[in-house]
Amino acid sequence: MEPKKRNLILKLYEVNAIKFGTFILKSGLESPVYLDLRVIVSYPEIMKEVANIMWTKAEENTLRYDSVCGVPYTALPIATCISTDHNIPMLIRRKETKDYGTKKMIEGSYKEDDYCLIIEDVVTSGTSVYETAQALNSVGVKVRDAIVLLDREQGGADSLKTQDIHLHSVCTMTEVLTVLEKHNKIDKTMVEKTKEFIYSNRFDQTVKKPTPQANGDHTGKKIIRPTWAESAQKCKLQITARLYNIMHKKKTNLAVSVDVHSCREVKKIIEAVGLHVCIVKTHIDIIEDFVPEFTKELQDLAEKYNFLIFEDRKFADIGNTVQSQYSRGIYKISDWADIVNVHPLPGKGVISGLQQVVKDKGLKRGCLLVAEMSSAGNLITKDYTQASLRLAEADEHKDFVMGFVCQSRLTEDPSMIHMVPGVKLSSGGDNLGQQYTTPEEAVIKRGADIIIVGRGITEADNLKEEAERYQKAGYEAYLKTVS
Ligand SMILES: O=c1ccn([C@@H]2O[C@H](COP(=O)(O)O)[C@@H](O)[C@H]2O)c(=O)[nH]1
Repeated sequence: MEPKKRNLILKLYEVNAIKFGTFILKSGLESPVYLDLRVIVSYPEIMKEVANIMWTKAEENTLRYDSVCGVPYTALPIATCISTDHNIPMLIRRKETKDYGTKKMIEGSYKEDDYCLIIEDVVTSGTSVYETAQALNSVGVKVRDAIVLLDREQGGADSLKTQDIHLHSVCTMTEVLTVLEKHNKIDKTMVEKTKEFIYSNRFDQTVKKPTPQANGDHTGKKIIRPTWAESAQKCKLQITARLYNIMHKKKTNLAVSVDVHSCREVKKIIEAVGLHVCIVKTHIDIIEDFVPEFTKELQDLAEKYNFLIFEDRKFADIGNTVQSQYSRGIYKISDWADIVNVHPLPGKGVISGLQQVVKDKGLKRGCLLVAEMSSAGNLITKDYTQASLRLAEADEHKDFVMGFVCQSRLTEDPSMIHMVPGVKLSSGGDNLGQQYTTPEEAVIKRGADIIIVGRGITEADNLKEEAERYQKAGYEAYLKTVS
């Protein structure tokens, strides 16, 4: 190994940018290694060396680009050094759009079809690099290459390759371990433990692609999904197959959210939109004149119009408590709701608790995990979303978990339905942080199987006509994803 690289690894270790021990990652996983390249801002000499070695990597590979862009935030100063040292224009990606002024995702000057080189400090799954590439692509700037200081070898490079982004890494985790062991900074046991952790926590293909797009990714490559009829055959859960069959039969991927406050209003909406939806989503606890008999009326309407009932209860407590919340009290949700959802925050107990109720009562029910939210400033991180995906895919939950409430596609497994809320024909938001996307964008860009529409329909003058408009928009978008 080149002395420059070896010395840099040792220096990063000395300043605690690479640490060994027991660390709880954001995802909840316990890791023997922790990389925190943020500290290098306090060591200008190391910062310079990092920028230089990354720049050399780009030179060696004769990469061609018009600008550089650091993945926010740790790689921003590295990109700045490269930009000023070598006189290369820089672009900045905003992680959150401003709600005033120009609302630009990318700051700086660029021309359509410019090429930008992405600079990143550490790559794990490749998600951050990909998201930066997407933001650049959205303003017409192309991305072919990314330079990373340290590849954790957990699948990021392969994942990015599937998106036609070539990852050039200065060093790998294996090289880091070799150097540190050779210089007696860590012992063989730690090397083995770290390798084992890295190996057993590789992101598979589905996790690696953070937001594959339904009918075309950022390179224009088309992803074709199975039709609803095909998915009904392929999926594992009976409730999921039932849903796909309803969607296929009624030609709709529309779920209506009946967020109104009286039984009469709920029924009025359902009578108007029932033919056009595959799901009616309730918040049963906001109905002021609720009586237990109302749930029977809901079920009768579900049968009359052939839709499933989704109670958006978002259980989020320990297993023992959610069992009671699901099956007891005045609502007795398990008796009438085909689908419920949970915040996976408490861990697998929240799912197992509900699943136990379903098993004991011999019911055919489905559960969605809230893996992402539509509200501005929500605290869900990418790691949380990926941990939710892993929970959903766990063997022990395969008889109950049917997918996600989310904002992007998490897997191509047809057994996992993606329901996207925050959908309106005119995008924008409300004054309490709700953020809307259009049906077309939800299905095509975000990979929604189901679009969830609330006020877009319930506040319309003509409920039926509006539901028809959403049904048509959702269905036409779906057709583009299957051909
Ligand atoms: O991230 C989330 C999760 C759930 N919702 C629910 O969807 C509807 C949206 O209503 P709109 O009137 O279309 O805004 C509502 O019941 C939310 O509780 C969500 O919006 N975002």
